[in-house]
Amino acid sequence: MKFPESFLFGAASASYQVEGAWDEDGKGVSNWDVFSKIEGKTYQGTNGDVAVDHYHRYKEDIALMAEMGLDSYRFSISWPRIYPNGDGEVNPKGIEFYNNLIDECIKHDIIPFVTLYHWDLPQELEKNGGWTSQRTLKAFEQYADTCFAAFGDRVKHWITFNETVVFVRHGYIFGAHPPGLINDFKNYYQVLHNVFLTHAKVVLNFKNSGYKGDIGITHVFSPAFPADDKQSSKKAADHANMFDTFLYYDPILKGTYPEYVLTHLKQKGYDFELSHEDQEILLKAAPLNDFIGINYYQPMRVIANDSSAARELSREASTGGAGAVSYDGVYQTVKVPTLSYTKWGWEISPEALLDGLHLLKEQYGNIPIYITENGLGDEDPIIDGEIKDTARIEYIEEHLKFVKKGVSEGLDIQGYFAWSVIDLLSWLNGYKKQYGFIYVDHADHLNRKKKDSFYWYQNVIATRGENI
Ligand SMILES: C[C@@]1(C(=O)O)OC[C@H]2O[C@@H](O)[C@H](O)[C@@H](O)[C@H]2O1
Repeated sequence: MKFPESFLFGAASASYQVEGAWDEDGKGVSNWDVFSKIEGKTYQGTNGDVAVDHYHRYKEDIALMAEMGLDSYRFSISWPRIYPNGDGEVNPKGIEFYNNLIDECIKHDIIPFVTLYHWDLPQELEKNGGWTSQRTLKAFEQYADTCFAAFGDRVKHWITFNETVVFVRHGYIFGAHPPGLINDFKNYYQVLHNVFLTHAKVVLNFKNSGYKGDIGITHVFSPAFPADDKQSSKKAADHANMFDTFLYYDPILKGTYPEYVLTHLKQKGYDFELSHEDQEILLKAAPLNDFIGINYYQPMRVIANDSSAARELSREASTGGAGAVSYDGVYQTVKVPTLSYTKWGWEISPEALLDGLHLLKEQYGNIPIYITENGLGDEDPIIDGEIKDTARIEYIEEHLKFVKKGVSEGLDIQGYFAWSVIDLLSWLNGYKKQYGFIYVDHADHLNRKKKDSFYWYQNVIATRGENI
């Protein structure tokens, strides 16, 4: 069986991680331009000043994507390229760059799939309260509408926010992302609501303005399962699903927050302002989402955190490996000896993706889904000058098998975007953690080289996954 003709085989990137040109052509300073230069915040002090120079080499990169046969390229727009100060004057050179990038995709029959926010906030807004500030929320609505108006004639797929849980939890609880706050639980939950409310307003504007195309949001998807058959572990998994999945998906797809969460927050004094007007906006926007984007890397295997151990707060501890205490201290993830893991301690479990997708269907109905990220972070072996990333081929093949099974079981999965199209900067892991089909030689002028997985994915696309 082949994947449906309409199914999109894609691959993804993000502006700060690929573009470089951090201060060129009128681009404003982003929060990551500043944060990445704070001592100790990133691995070996790596940053996106140059990244892999996609800003200057996008034509070469898109030609390689076309050679691979990609149906679609998911990339993000750097907000400070469009609005150097977050709001105020538009930077025409920023509009020009993304017009050129989009036109290059169209020239090669590659569908542009655009993320508006993949974590690079204009520093002017970050230093004035970031996502806690009404100025930022209003500025994002303006920025989104500017992008719809400028690019909406060619871009028909829009993602508002990438992985809200990552930029908010790392920014306000772990201190591993800007603004680098630690255990600011009150603002953590308020900012979550601010982002979801802003998403809802942008969806309503998109639809009411008559822009063509579809719009959604991309969330992390890490379904939690009890690590053993103890009742306490089952309870811990239910709690994890409430605070790591339903807290994110409910306000988007139902327009309401899980009562279990609201009750907990009230007890803790972390309840956020949720006006009647806000509630109305969430409810109105919910049915207008055209899809949900899902970034799946691993499930969580959890037990109760009865040792009341505190979470280790460090960059390495924030890179997502199993075996950590949860941000709220209620549960902890465990590594199960019989399961397999990546070099960064991420469980490799394609079957849990499918199990989790059925969980979502039970909660939200058969919603249109794009797998907007899935991939293997690895240190790829180079043998006789060739990048032999066999492990990545196996990883993606196994996950595509379960995506295909899901499609055959009637799940409305409309596409799969591998993370990442090209080796790029990992926020906290520098360049050592590779995800791409295309290798970038940092020892040789960032020259590109096709990996084994490039040719493998090329064949998968050409045969519409018939042999998966
Ligand atoms: C933490 C990490 C990683 O570096 O492995 O997870 C996988 C992938 O998720 C994406 O949303 C991030 O933009 C990208 O940088 C990657 O980030």
